[in-house]
Amino acid sequence: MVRTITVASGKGGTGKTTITANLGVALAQLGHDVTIVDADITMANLELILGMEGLPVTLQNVLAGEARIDEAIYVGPGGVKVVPAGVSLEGLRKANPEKLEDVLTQIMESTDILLLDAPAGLERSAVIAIAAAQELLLVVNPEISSITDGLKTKIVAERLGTKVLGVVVNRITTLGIEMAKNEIEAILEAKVIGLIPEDPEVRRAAAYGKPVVLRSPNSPAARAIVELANYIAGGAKKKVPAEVKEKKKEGALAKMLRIFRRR
Ligand SMILES: Nc1ncnc2c1ncn2[C@@H]1O[C@H](COP(=O)(O)OP(=O)(O)OP(=O)(O)O)[C@@H](O)[C@H]1O
Repeated sequence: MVRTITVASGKGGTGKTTITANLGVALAQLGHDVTIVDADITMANLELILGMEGLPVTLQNVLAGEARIDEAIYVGPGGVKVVPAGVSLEGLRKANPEKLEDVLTQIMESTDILLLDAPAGLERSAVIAIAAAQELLLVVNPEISSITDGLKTKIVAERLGTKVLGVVVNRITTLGIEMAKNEIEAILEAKVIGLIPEDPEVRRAAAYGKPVVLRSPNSPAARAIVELANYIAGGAKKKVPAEVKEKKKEGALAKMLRIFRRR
């Protein structure tokens, strides 16, 4: 069964795109077939974090009816599949965000996990991205304004029938002035499933256009994101043992023989 998860935040700059990109790579490294869709067609930062800028066909073209979705899917770092948003203002004008749900339905035919990087806030395109997924991953920073904004996003998601998978608290410092996990859970009435520290390696990796989980896998932020990926996916993808595959083949053959014999 395909999982669709929108990564959203209340306000901009929480690290939502950084988390989406690295989570996608970490899940792909665990053997899952993951597609990240950058639904933030006004900002399009995902491609920069993954070092995939300047690709010829993007989500903008697909939403404008100028290209098919399969033309806008690229294989990125660590084997993660990526649909970049596109950066042209002309493309942005022509794109119809209402088409997003149809586009996602098509991608779901060929992936296990679909991660959607939603625009920050609650404008129409953000709400469309939240409504389009089954699950919501809410990214906040450990400060009250970020959490109250995140609460609005969570309430909208619940009204739209999108299940809250959990909260990721990003950019935690050791200054001791931040909100604690239990306080955040009490305000948001949701489980915190990821605690990502402030880590200079994140910015460094972004500057090199390489995901931190690949560039500095031992850095604190990378380790925390891999832990989050394991939590979300329940570990590495289980390989179907060869005998089971063989049995399945026999089953199909037996079925065909039965049909032919009936004739
Ligand atoms: N854990 C972290 N440690 C250090 N820097 C971080 C961390 N997470 C994100 N950043 C930095 O914060 C900045 C904002 O991150 P990012 O672009 O992912 O935010 P965003 O929420 O997607 O923003 P927007 O929604 O406005 O596009 C980037 O410079 C990124 O490198």
